[in-house]
Amino acid sequence: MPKRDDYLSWDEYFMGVAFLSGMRSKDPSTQVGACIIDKEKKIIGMGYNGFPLGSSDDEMPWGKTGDFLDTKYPYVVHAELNAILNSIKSLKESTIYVTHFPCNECAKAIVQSGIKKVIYFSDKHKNLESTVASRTILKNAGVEIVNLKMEKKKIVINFKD
Ligand SMILES: Nc1ccn([C@H]2C[C@H](O)[C@@H](COP(=O)(O)O)O2)c(=O)n1
Ligand SMILES: [Zn+2]
Repeated sequence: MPKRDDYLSWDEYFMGVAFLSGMRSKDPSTQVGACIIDKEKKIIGMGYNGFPLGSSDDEMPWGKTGDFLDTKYPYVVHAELNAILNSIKSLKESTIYVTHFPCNECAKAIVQSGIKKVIYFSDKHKNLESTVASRTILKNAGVEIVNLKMEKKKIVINFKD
């Protein structure tokens, strides 16, 4: 019998893991996930956007407008930073799969941690100045940037059978 031919490619697999991780996010507007792999294609870090330890998902604000201190922005830890902080070994020469293009703050952490390749899916925030700065930071450090185009339109997980 021949092998299956509809199995996930490595890119689909790791981006799928990043999306699955993002599904843990409590952010009602934007769920971001990240998955870091080493050169041997082993997962060494995962994360999603959420409040820091000790800050309650139910008590802290998830809003986007109004007084800065009453929005999520000063408090939320981005998916990429969480994946870096959750990593189980050195990130030198590693690759990060991320559902959304990293912001400038995450770009700094990506560069400083030794990640050499960023594979992203969505450029939702591409017009933000922080995204423009992020591209500069990553390019200056020689980090490869790839916009992943998924051939599969969806990945289905069926818990029924
Ligand atoms: N690369 C990114 C970009 C954004 N985030 C997080 C930060 C917020 O929780 C949310 C963005 O909120 P929006 O302004 O779209 O309502 O996504 C991230 O973790 N990583
Ligand atoms: Zn960020």
